[in-house]
Amino acid sequence: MDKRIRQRLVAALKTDPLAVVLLIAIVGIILASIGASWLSGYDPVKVDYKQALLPPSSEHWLGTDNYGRDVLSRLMHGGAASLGASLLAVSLIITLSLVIGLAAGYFGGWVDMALTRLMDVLFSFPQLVLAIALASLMGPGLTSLMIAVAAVAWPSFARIFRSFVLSVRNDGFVQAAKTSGIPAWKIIGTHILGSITGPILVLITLDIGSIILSIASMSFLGLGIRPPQPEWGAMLNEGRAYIEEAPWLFLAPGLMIFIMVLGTNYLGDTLKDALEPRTLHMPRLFGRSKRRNERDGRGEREAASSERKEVNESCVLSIEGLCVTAAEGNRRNSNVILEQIDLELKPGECIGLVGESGSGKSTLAHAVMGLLRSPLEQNGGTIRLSGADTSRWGWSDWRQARGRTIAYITQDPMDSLNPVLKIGEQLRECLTAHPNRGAVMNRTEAKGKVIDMLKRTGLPETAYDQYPHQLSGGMRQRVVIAMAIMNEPQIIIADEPTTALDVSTQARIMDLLTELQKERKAAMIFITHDLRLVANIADRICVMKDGRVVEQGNVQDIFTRPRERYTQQLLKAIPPLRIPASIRKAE
Ligand SMILES: Nc1ncnc2c1ncn2[C@@H]1O[C@H](COP(=O)(O)OP(=O)(O)OP(=O)(O)O)[C@@H](O)[C@H]1O
Repeated sequence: MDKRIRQRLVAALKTDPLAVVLLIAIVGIILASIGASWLSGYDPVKVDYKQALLPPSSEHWLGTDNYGRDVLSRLMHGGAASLGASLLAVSLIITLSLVIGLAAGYFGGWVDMALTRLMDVLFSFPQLVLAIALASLMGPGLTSLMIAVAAVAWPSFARIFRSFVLSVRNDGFVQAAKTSGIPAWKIIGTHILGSITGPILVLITLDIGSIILSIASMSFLGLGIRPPQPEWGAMLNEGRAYIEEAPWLFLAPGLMIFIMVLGTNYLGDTLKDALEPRTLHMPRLFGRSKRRNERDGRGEREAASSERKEVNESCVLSIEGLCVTAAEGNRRNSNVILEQIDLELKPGECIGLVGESGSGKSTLAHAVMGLLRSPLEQNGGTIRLSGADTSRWGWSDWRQARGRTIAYITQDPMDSLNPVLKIGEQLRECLTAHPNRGAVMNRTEAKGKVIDMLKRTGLPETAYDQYPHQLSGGMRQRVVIAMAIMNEPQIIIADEPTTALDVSTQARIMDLLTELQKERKAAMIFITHDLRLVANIADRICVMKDGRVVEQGNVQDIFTRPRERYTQQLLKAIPPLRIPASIRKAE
């Protein structure tokens, strides 16, 4: 298991005593079931009528049943049968559903259609009734019980696995593996399975409880293990007749089933949170304890808004001494990603942020957007947006600022566009996300504004009703630009917005960006590797290397009198437009 996930799990367990209690209880029950033969001290099937229906005592901790058999011993041996059968049934279900779900999701076409139709047919029967019918056909016994439960439970798992595969099968890494000629079974087994292991694990943990319950229910109905062998569901059924004079017969197996089902569900939830921590969706409030943030978030938001008016009105963005680290294991052992960054951006100004790959340009953009995610965290310095210190901001402050105060244009437009929503809907959503500008509009007005914006960004009106995949790369990037400027933000961060485009589209997009930026007087941080591009668009240039700003100044100074050796090297690396001699001769 990944070290960070393990750490999150341990951290979650430390703050959740119920999870610890349930974990201990489950481990205890499993160990007692495995070691039943050595630990129980009584034969679970040996009849002794003289000892019948004895209440719990020091000799028989959980009393005896109507045949004089020790209930604790039967419970432990029954646990081995119940849990063993559940585990085997789960293994069978997972294997079957993985094979079918992966095949349907990966191959698509008729394979997908045939398999999903089969699942639909099985879904059309009530699961328990179908399992009972199958188990009755096969005759009583744990094996037939397991097969029956697995036979009806696999479609719901297969359907989920299929959707996991669909969500990654067109991702770049899968396409890259395909184009490298890697066989399908290997792509499925390593690339696809590897990327969905986490959700599969969570699903198994969450559902093992319902499988235990199904096995117990069917045993309760007499379809499971043959008497006198013990099993929790069967014991529950046997105890039913003595519910008044010997309630322990009923309570003991009932409690075991309850603990196992509750425990696996609860721990499944804990695992889910460790794999997909909620903090992923929350901005990190730097330098403050979570409790304190919750306690006085509101007051500070008010203070922040009043402060917004006081601090450095001339800059829409000011960064002072920003440090970002990537924590590895513990806080002492962390990588410095950004170190002592100072940067100021005035209204309407455009800064070109350049530097080699890995110098920290995108990390700086993410920090400014409040989008740093674990393991990256801000470890010092301040970021002020329109004068307000963002380290004090809560979730709703960020939500209001993003899109309205500051907008982000990504390198790959498909990262920003939802493939299943039409362009018009996505643009309208941006508009209505900020109530005082959009929500008061009715649908027709909003549509009119979106269409205006489409035209403004050089897109045809028809794009309103199209999906992202129906547009070209350049058109999609225009949509992303339209989304970014929809609410007239004060700052636009464009992170290599033209890298994926051909030269002529690149030029058109650059013209559009410059025009819109000037027209709306928005400030811009333009991130790129292309120094020629910044020469045309930027007022100032900021050169980054190894997480530090090594030089910044106005475009003319940087291009004509670069101070730092690194900047000089960058400028020397700009390839001149040389026409090869052979072509010149031909002319
Ligand atoms: N989630 C992360 N965990 C650990 N290190 C990270 C993480 N994200 C980025 N880094 C590290 O931070 C450094 C800066 O990365 P960043 O993506 O900001 O560079 P960049 O200048 O934008 O590069 P490029 O121009 O190639 O996009 C790199 O060394 C990278 O390995």
